[in-house]
Amino acid sequence: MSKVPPAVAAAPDFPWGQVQQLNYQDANTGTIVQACHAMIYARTNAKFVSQLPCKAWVMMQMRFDGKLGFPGGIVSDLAVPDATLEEGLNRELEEEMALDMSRFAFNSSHYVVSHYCPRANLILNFYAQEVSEQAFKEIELNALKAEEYGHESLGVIRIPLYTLDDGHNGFPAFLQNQFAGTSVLQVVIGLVTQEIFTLDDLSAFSAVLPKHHGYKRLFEDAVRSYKERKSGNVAEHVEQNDKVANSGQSFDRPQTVQ
Ligand SMILES: O=c1[nH]cnc2c1ncn2[C@H]1C[C@H](O)[C@@H](COP(=O)(O)OP(=O)(O)O)O1
Repeated sequence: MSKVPPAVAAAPDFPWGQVQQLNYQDANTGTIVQACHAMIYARTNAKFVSQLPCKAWVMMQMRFDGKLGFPGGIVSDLAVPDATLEEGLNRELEEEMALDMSRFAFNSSHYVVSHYCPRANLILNFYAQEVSEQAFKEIELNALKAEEYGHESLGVIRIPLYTLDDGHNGFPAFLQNQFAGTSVLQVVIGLVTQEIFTLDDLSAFSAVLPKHHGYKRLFEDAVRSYKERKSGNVAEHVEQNDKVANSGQSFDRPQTVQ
């Protein structure tokens, strides 16, 4: 007798243990399918409900699949084989958010980190750009006019970067949503590398961050290599990058990665 499937399937665990960090060059020249996602943020002195400091407004979006993620998408476009990662990212941001490219185009100076996910045969590249408070509000409003609004993107959101008196509502509750791909890792990498949160600030949320050891290592490596790159003291991660760059992976469509 065949088993009746459950009406609601639980989300499979994200394979944090398999994910590897790549450097920009290897991510940019490989033959593996690439996705780029971007964190747009504004530092602010505004307070939530005139009381709680929020440090910054940070934009994410509700995706078509019910998960939270940063705007962006798959950028390895066989029709435009020589396009850079940033050209691909900008095209995605125009479609998803109607982002004004004359003012907010991303370039390599906004690059933060890349991760390779073997289960999906996909490289996930992450960028961050600071804008003014005024520009942030304009970008939010303009996103409603985007071609993909109501399709790929169901609307932009701000991350609640404060904790209410009960110690749970606010950022801790936000972290318990479901996130696409590596985006929950990118949230914390983005907050720390852009100096919105310190490591001490972040440690307050350890109970609600993913527990997998691979996740913690990826976070620490990303912050370290970002700081080394910004200070001009670039460490080589040759062994790890060569393994992926020479792995002969092909341009097959990636599998969906939860
Ligand atoms: O914000 C994100 N950060 C990291 N990985 C992400 C994020 N959003 C999605 N993903 C993963 C999961 C998906 O399998 C791939 C492709 O992303 P998506 O935005 O859905 O791309 P397309 O719309 O299909 O171009 O990346």
